[in-house]
Amino acid sequence: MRTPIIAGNWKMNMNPEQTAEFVKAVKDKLPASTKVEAVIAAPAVDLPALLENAKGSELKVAAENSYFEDEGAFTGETSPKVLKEMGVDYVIIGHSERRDYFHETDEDINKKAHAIFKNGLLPIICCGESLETREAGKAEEWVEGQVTAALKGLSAEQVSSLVIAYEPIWAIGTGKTASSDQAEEICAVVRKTVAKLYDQTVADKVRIQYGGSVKPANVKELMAKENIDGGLVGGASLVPDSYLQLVNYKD
Ligand SMILES: O=C[C@H](O)COP(=O)(O)O
Repeated sequence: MRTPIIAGNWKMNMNPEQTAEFVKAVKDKLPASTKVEAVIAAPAVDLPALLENAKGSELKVAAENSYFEDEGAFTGETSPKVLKEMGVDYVIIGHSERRDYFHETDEDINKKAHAIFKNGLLPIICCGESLETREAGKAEEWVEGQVTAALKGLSAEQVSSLVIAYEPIWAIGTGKTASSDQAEEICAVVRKTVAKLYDQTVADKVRIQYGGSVKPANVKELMAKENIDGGLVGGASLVPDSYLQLVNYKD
């Protein structure tokens, strides 16, 4: 019932020319979006090239971040209203890199989620624990806290349509993938948290991605887990061939 969603998160890589080349290489080889939703999240400077080249294809487009106001004196920020006008579908919020390097708080992330919905976009909300938190046996509690804070004040309908990405910080860009059992364990905690805050019907609808060194070699095993509905992929999404293997993991 839940359509799988594989999203590449390019982070601060790629320029508009590389973006255009990438999309040209993948656009005719993507799965139908009813089978697997294929998404690319690109830096704001690449979004026009991404949108232009993805036109008429199955590719969905995400921004890597947006602000919680639509307009005003917020130098350097990206308006969710303008992202919607441009044709963007999703916005990633709360990535651990934004939380760690740019000091984004749970409150900021919640405000961004509200602004994203207000503008008719969908958020991909990231959560995940550090190695220290995991080793202290507090991963579940940590993730439950992040999810609870991020969803504050959102309606059941809104939560049913969004995506939550569980990304253990210790597995990001390190080559260390959480085992499929470890990933499943916390993705199940995410779903249980949604059930506790809303109800089981909402929890059954929300799509949960795993992120952290996902690659063609491990995508099938991860996607076979009951509570994993997709992947948020960094490094392995930068090369067309590898991206295509990920989104076509069902073939
Ligand atoms: O958003 C993506 C994640 O941070 C994972 O990155 P990675 O696949 O390079 O480990």
